[in-house]
Amino acid sequence: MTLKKITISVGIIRNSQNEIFITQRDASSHMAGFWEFPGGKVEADETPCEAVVRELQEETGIVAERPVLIKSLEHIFPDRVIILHFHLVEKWQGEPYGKEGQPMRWLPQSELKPEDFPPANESIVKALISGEI
Ligand SMILES: Nc1nc2c([nH]c(=O)n2[C@@H]2O[C@H](COP(=O)(O)OP(=O)(O)OP(=O)(O)O)[C@@H](O)[C@H]2O)c(=O)[nH]1
Ligand SMILES: [Mg+2]
Repeated sequence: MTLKKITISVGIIRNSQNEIFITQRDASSHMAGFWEFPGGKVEADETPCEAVVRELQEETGIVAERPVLIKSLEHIFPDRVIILHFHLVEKWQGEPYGKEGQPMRWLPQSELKPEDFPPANESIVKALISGEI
């Protein structure tokens, strides 16, 4: 069986107090109830950077300025393979909110918990907690 392969681009929105903006996945979605970095699927005609700018506008209302690609990884779920591109976003216009009605919060990066996120996020969340990023 060939697993479905999806490319995803997400934004780690960090403010000047080292807080990270996270949102909660909808009850009906893949990885329901987990917290995530806002983002989504890269369309065929987009670069990962263009995709994260579009997704952040759709999901959080901000216009991200110069997202920086900090890590890309592949994760195999039982039903799909995803390629995740993580971008650090430290400059933007507007104020992020749960534009699609999703629960949201700002959390100091040292207080993030790997178990609150999908398993593919473990290494990046640990790097944020330790201050490596
Ligand atoms: N947005 C986001 N998705 C993540 C993260 N970690 C992770 O494993 N994923 C997975 O990556 C995929 C992202 O899909 P998505 O539902 O956000 O895609 P999307 O915004 O384009 O949604 P749509 O196609 O339903 O409109 C899901 O399978 C999700 O479980 C993360 O930190 N943020
Ligand atoms: Mg999404």
